[in-house]
Formats: sequence, structure tokens, C-alpha cells
Amino acid sequence: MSGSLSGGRSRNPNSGRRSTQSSRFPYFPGLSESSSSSRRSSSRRNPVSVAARSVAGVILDCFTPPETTNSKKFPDAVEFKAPSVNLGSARGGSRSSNRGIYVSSYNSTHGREPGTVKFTIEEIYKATRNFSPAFKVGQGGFGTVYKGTLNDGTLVAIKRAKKIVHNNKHLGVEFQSEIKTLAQVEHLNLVKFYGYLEHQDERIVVVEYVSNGTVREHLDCLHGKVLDLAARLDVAIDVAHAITYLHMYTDHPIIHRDIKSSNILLTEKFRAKVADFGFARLAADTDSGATHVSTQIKGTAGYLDPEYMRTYQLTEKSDVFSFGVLLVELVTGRRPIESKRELKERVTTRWVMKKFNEGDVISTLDPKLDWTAENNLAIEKILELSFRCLAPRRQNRPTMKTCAEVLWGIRKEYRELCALDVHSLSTSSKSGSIRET
Ligand SMILES: Nc1ncnc2c1ncn2[C@@H]1O[C@H](COP(=O)(O)OP(=O)(O)OP(=O)(O)O)[C@@H](O)[C@H]1O
Repeated sequence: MSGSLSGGRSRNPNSGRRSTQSSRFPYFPGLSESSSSSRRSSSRRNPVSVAARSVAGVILDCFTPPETTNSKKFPDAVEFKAPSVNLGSARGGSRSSNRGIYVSSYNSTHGREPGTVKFTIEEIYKATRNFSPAFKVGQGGFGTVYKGTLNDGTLVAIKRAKKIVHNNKHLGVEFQSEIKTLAQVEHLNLVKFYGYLEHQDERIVVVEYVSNGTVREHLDCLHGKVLDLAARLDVAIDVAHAITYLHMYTDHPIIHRDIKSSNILLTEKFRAKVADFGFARLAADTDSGATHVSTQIKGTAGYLDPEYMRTYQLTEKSDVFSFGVLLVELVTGRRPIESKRELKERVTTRWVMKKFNEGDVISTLDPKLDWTAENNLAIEKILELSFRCLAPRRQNRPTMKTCAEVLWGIRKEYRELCALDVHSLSTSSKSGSIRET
């Protein structure tokens, strides 16, 4: 189809870009060897209290304060410090001795004392020109997002929370505790967390700026080009890697709780980065058989695990369910809930499953995608995986690691078929034969 990322037929614009990394760490290409092994050994060692706190509890009951232009009124900013680390290895990063946390040199690029990620309100004002509307890049449940430039030139996204209505100090402490956990995670496919600032009624989160919009915007073609199937497969694999890492490779497993296409940002090279840990919660210690029981359901309609909604028990498999919805979204281009469509097509996953069972996969395909044999085969396999993720009972769903492995296999086969196709095309054009489609 014309207008696809790579022109006529679907081609992977980034093909081969991850092959070197991938051969070393087939399922976790975002990790360095040291961090990978460190996390593997420390994973699930420490039981996590069911009282592990949700950021969302603090940020939900909020309202947005008026934009202010006064940057001089904030002398006593409360600063967040990330866990202490030793910087300065030859690779630009090292592990802290006590917790096995790998921290890259991005901390030091801020020109701050080693091991701290501190921001003052003055810096934030300077970076955003006093929260100038010209620097606003988005608006979400958390608040307003601004693009900013730090003193050292680092581009950041500055997320300014809506003003907290109930000023509960206890919750503030819990919020900071969870933020500290999030500061420890680092993966190529996760939006980097730079720091956090709490000042008076302001809550500000500073994260990596990712420049190429969200996956949802690309599925809607808001950036002018069609995201072809190869690029969509890459997105699915990147997200699977990121969530596998959260579930398995941090000190305490973390459940993202809000995986959705508008929370996945793309780089200029169409590398996906999972954003928005606003709802993230430390997973319970599953080794001890405990599961987390929520008091409030958090997440986004259309992506929510029905078993979690029924039982209030949160596990990593809730993320797997949301990931299944995302896979369907990538294949169909449709939103999980399409309220303007006729009744039987409103819940996209339900509609796709029905079509699949009727042997009519093709009609569920995003009309913007090419109808080629390679595409159709890959799509069928992606949908099969998505249905496993969408199993009503969590024990029937695969782990995120399995999802990554399965997708890896689908991509491998897809690339091989595409290469064969190119080969047969060039052979037939050389011999002057007419190729049937
Ligand atoms: N790190 C970032 N880099 C670049 N743009 C970002 C970044 N984070 C958010 N944005 C932009 O800001 C918008 C709002 O983001 P935000 O995470 O606050 O809300 P959301 O995920 O869209 O919605 P909700 O919070 O309700 O789930 C995004 O759609 C995106 O366009």
C-alpha cells in the first residue's frame, strides 16, 4: 500500500537494527549484561508488603492549578533523591553496591552530584519558560505535559500533576516511596525517569522526552505515514520486553497497570518506549502465594483485566491481558472500544475473536495494512497470541516473557518470508515472467 513507512509493500524500516543486541540477550535487548544478571539474581528475593503504594491514589483526585508565571516564589522546594549510586565506570554507568541497581550516566549529564536526581522549581520554570503554553505537548489523566530543556541541553518531558485536593501528608510519603522504586528501573524500552519534585501544591515528574508521538497517534495516521506491519511487530516486541523486565528483572516485580497504545511513545527510529507509571504498583510476592488486593480498580476502560475487576486481585497477568488488547489494536488499527460502531463491533476484541472463529481474519485487518501472504500469516499468529493473553482466567494467560518469545518467532518467520518474496520478485523480473499475486 502506498504511503506505508517503507513505500509500496510492507518492509521493516528498522530491520536488523536490533540483531546484534538481540543475539546476546534474545529477550531482553534493552539490558546490559551486568544489569541483566544482577536483576535476575535479585528478582523476587524480597517479599513486598501488600501495602505497596499506588501513585494513582495520590494523583487521581486532582485539579489543574492555573498556569503561573511567577518563578521567584519557590525557595523551599522539596527535592526527590534517587537511590545512591557509584558513577563513572568506563561504560558510563555502574551498579550501586547495596541494591544492584544499574544506573547509566544520564544522571551525571545533569551536572548534579553523583547519585542524585534533583530538581528545583526554578529549574523547572526555566526549562518550561514558566510552563509556557508554547511548550505544552500533551494533556493526560496525570496533568499537563511540557517539553523542556535542562541546563545541560537534555530534552525532557515535564509532567505537571493536577493539584491535589486532599493534602494528605501520609500519602505524600507513600508516593515518594513508590517514585523511588520507579527511579530504579532502566530499560531501553521504558521511558527514563529523571526525577520528581514536590513543592507546595505542585507535583512534577521529569522523564525522558520521546519525540515521535504515541502509537495510538500513528495508528490514526496523525503523523502522515502508515505504521506498517513490520513496525507494528517491532512495537509489540519492544513493549513485551519492557513489561517482561518490569515483571521479572527489577528488585521487586512491578505491575504497570495501564498498558495502552497512548502510553507507548515512539522514537524517530520507531523504537517503542512504554510510558506512564502513574498507576504502577509493586507486585506482591507471588512466591509466598500472596496476591495484591486493591481497594480501587485502576486502569483504562477497554484494557482492564476482567478477573482483576471481579476479584480486585492484581497480578502481572493483568498487564498480560492489556497487552493482548494492545496486540488486537495493532492488527486492526481500531480502539479497544469503538462506541460509534454498530453494537456487535463495539468491543473490538470480542468482534475480532468472533471473526477469527468464523475463519474471517482478513476483514479484521487494519485497512491501511497491505494484504500480502506474509502479512496475513503474521497477523493470524499475532491474533492467536492475543487471544491467549485475553483468556478470562489469568492462569491460562502466558507470561510476558512467553509473549516476547512468541512474537520474536513470528517476526523471524515474517522477515524470512518477506526476504523470500523480494528474492522471487527480483528473479521473476529478471526472467521477464509475469508474477501472479
Ligand atoms: N515522555 C514524553 N515525551 C514526549 N511526549 C510525552 C511524554 N509523555 C507524555 N507525552 C505527551 O503528553 C500526552 C499526555 O501524556 P500523559 O501520560 O499525561 O497522558 P495519557 O497517557 O495520554 O493519558 P492518561 O494519563 O489519562 O492515561 C501524551 O499523549 C503525549 O503526547
